Order: sequence, then C-alpha cells, then structure tokens
Amino acid sequence: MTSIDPDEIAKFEAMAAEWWDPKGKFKPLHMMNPVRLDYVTDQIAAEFSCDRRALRPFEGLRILDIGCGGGLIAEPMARLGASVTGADAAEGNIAVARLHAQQQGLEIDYRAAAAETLLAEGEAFDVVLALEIVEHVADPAAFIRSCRDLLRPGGLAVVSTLNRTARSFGAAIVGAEWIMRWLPRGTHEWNRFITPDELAAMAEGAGLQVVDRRGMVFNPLSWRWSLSSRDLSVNYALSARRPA
Ligand SMILES: C[S@@+](CC[C@H](N)C(=O)[O-])C[C@H]1O[C@@H](n2cnc3c(N)ncnc32)[C@H](O)[C@@H]1O
Ligand SMILES: [Mg+2]
Repeated sequence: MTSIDPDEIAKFEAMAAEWWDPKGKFKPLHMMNPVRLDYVTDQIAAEFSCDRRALRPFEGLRILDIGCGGGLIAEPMARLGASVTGADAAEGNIAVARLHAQQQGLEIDYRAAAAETLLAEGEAFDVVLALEIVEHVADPAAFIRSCRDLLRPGGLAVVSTLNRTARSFGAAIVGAEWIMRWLPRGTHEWNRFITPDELAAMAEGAGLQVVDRRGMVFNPLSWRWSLSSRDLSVNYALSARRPA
C-alpha cells in the first residue's frame, strides 16, 4: 500500500522553494497558520493536560507532522517543546524544511518519507498532525488507518482539509486559484475534497474516537481567519483519539 499519488507529489516538488515566502504560492497556508496553530495547540493541550503557561508546554510529547511541507506547523510545535518528526513524500520540501529549521536553531527530525515508511520503521507518536494532506493522498481511508497505526494508544490525531461544498469550490478553486492566483491552477481538485461526515466516518472506521470538529473561516471583509463550531463549509479540522 502506498499513500503517494505521484502527480500530487510532483505539484509540491515544483513549489518547494516557496514554502517560507508569505506572499508566494503558499500564501493561503501562511494566512491560515495562526488560526490553525491555535486550534492544534488547544486540542493537544486539552488532550494531554499541558500547562499552557509553561515555557515549553509540549515538553515530553512526540509529535509527527505528516505531509509537513516546509514545516509551517512543525516549527511552532518544536518551539512549544515537543519532540517533532516532520515527514513529507516530496524530497524538495524536506530539504527546504531542514534548512529553515537549522536557520531558526530548531531541532526537528525531518524525513523524506510517506506515512507507511514510518510505520514500517515501527515509529509511534503521541500526536499525529495531518494538515491539508488527505485531499492529496492516493487513498484517504487507508491513509487515516496509517495515521491511527502511527499513534500510540491514547494518542491524538488532528486532521485538517477542505470540505466538498459549493462554497469550497468558490473559495478554494475559483477564489484562490482562478481569481487571486495564490495557487497554480489545478493545485486542488474539488472532487477529492472530503466532507466532515466522510472524514469522521473514516476516523471511526479506523477505530478512532472523534473528539472535535471545527471550521476555519476566512472573512474577506476583515481579511481575517477565525475558528467556528458552526461553519465547516470550506476549511475545517477534526481531532480524534486512539482509544487507550
Ligand atoms: C498542502 S501541503 C500541506 C503542508 C503542511 N501540512 C501545511 O499544512 O503547512 C500537502 C503536503 O503533503 C505532502 N504529501 C502528499 N501526499 C503525501 C504522502 N502520501 N505522504 C507524505 N506526504 C505527502 C505534499 O508533498 C505536501 O507537502
Ligand atoms: Mg491542499
């Protein structure tokens, strides 16, 4: 089994140099990053009863960021004290991520690998982050099962992706690719987007307990992102626990 879809990896290889350019092709991820980080941090802190006021609240936690890209989330996780492994199937991304972490003086274990490769190596983590990757893998349900297997019992998975709605077509394809041209045309394929119910069913099918679902909403008037428990129509995240 491989979760790798070669055409998808090629798209990301071609954009690798732009990961840390906030005005480049990953502008949407940079814009969304603070709100995403808030969500991920809250979920992890709640699940593992971390002391949010501590200097390094995630000290002692082993976090895997699967499909880490340039490390936009792996880096803040390391700053919060976690021991972070970042894996991506695109080697160019890993080269960029390694160099950037080094420049920041951060120690992150970066690997050019898919989830299955880490599994074969017998790795297990307290937290698996799979942000904006399920819509790019070959078989999302099988990928979620690999994420489960990479969690130790009692571990937490946080998955974020795009819902498959008329609004997500308008925002992610027409808005971000055709009008704003933030992303090259064809970066996203709408029919690969996954609804929250479908993602929850995949998680439950893998034996995970869904603990939270949250929308990440962009307001074009204030140009701001916020979290919402009601509006999951475009971007959203789901957290699920592997039972102990
Ligand atoms: C949209 S990017 C998201 C990057 C990062 N998670 C973030 O949100 O900032 C998706 C990433 O997943 C990677 N990817 C796609 N399929 C993968 C697979 N099967 N195994 C590992 N990485 C994969 C791509 O190379 C790309 O870097
Ligand atoms: Mg995406």
